[in-house]
Amino acid sequence: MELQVFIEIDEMINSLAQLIKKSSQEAISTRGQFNFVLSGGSSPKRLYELLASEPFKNSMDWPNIYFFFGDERYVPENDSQRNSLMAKETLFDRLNISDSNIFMVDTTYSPSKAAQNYNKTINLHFNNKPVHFDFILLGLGDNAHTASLFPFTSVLDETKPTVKSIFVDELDMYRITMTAPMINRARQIAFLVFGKDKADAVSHVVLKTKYWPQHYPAQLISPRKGELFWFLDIEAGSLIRPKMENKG
Ligand SMILES: O=C(O)[C@H](O)[C@@H](O)[C@H](O)[C@H](O)COP(=O)(O)O
Repeated sequence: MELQVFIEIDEMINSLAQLIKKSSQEAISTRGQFNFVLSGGSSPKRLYELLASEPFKNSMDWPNIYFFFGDERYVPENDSQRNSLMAKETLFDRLNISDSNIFMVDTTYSPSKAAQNYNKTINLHFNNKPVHFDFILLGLGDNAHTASLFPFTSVLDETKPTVKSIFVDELDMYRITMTAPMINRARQIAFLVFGKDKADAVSHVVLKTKYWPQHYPAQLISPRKGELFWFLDIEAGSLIRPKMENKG
């Protein structure tokens, strides 16, 4: 696990964008494509805007980069809550990404059918071979959820690498989410977390002083063979820095 705490959020975002660029170059040169899973929520907005501007806009091999979503809200495609709409406005439209490079969740079906279909779409993209995304970007909720793996929900018990629908009581809505086993097959996973409201969740997930994934679902994120990165600002990292420094 590589954990970095940044004083300036812009420096953190730029560092993460550089990592994504480097990872995309390696993936494309060795496997011909970069399969990139985007996070939802508000945290990644500035990262997407940076990737869609110089120096990244004209220095990345966008036609060989394929975009997926780690989770999606079960709302219509043009709903302002959609993770795909935020990515469209801040990234895809600005880079003229082809629709054939973007894999969105089709929520015109029932929640369970939408999840099944998305899983089929992913497996088809990987020619029905084991799914190994190159890079998965994740956020973290202040209750330590990630993607739509929310505390005390049945999706946390899923042992298969797949996509599931889940009704989230606290949000009174369905979500479609990749399971932890699917996320953990990725070559690289990066959490992007900032703000003091996340500090407690970060400490529970990073330090795991009390391993209780039902309560702190992001504790389930542990790449099988890949690398795990944490990009934190000084506020989100405030409860772990002293302990990490003591660990040396
Ligand atoms: O669909 C979503 O909302 C996300 O996938 C979710 O897991 C998000 O990353 C966290 O809730 C953090 O959200 P913020 O970045 O808005 O704090």
